[in-house]
Amino acid sequence: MQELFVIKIGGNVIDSEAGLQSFLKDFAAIEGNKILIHGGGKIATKMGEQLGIESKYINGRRVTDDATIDLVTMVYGGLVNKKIVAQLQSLGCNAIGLTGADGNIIPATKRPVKEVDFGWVGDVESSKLKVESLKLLLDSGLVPAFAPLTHDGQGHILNTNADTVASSLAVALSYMYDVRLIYCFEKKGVLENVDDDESVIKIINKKTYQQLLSEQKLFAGILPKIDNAFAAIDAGVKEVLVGDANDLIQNTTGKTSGTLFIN
Ligand SMILES: Nc1ncnc2c1ncn2[C@@H]1O[C@H](COP(=O)(O)OP(=O)(O)O)[C@@H](O)[C@H]1O
Ligand SMILES: CC(=O)N[C@@H](CCC(=O)OP(=O)(O)O)C(=O)O
Repeated sequence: MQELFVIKIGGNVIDSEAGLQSFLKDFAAIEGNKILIHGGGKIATKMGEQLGIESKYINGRRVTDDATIDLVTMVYGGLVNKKIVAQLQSLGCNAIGLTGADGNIIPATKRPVKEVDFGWVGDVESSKLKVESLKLLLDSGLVPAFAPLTHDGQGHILNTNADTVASSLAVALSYMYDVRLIYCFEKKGVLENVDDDESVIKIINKKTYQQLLSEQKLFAGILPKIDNAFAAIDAGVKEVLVGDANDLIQNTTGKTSGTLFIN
């Protein structure tokens, strides 16, 4: 099978113009099949403040009411996605910007209301992804760049965590490719001590994960990232790595510097 890189870039890096540009330069230089998934949570929160739309997160997921789904559709599907595509084009990378509604690639279900009503948040069912069209794009030399938006098949856009979009695409594509999933963010990897960039945990399995949880060394956004990473490795993705956006080149060329997931 051919190799495919599925690479996710997080909102903290996107928020910095220089950080994003440097990451995209490295991403553009990767040879072979590749797909980018971007977040943008921080930018949506800032734009929301300007428009008087308050951001509320529960368990790492944005509560997405009517005003918020319009906000994130504009910010993720418009501003962030199209800026990234234009920058990749300027770097000679023939990117094509997509949401999960385009080509019906990522159908999802509106999260059922239990204790919390998350509003227009979509849960992806990995078995329903339609990734054959991605192969056609990749075979013709295009580089898909996904915004973290999905759809419900009834005319509604849904807001889906970008880490989940990345792992869902990686899993669905692993039937056609040897997929290497890399989560890029602003830290060196999963850290033993979040304030010490030298404390990277080189390899993590479920046992060490449980231990880190019991020692309360993990909190906030790293938790859904780790859950998504395990979901991907359990479902047949060949390699899953969490690492620094600045280390993308070395993480794609074998000298990995981040945290590798094993099951
Ligand atoms: N042990 C840990 N190692 C690394 N990051 C951690 C850890 N515990 C908590 N975090 C937090 O998780 C955040 C990453 O999650 P998130 O903000 O969702 O990333 P992204 O930018 O990819 O969306 C880091 O910025 C950090 O504050
Ligand atoms: C449902 C949900 O929480 N969606 C996320 C999608 C963006 C995202 O995941 O961006 P980062 O990768 O930058 O965090 C949100 O709106 O924040």
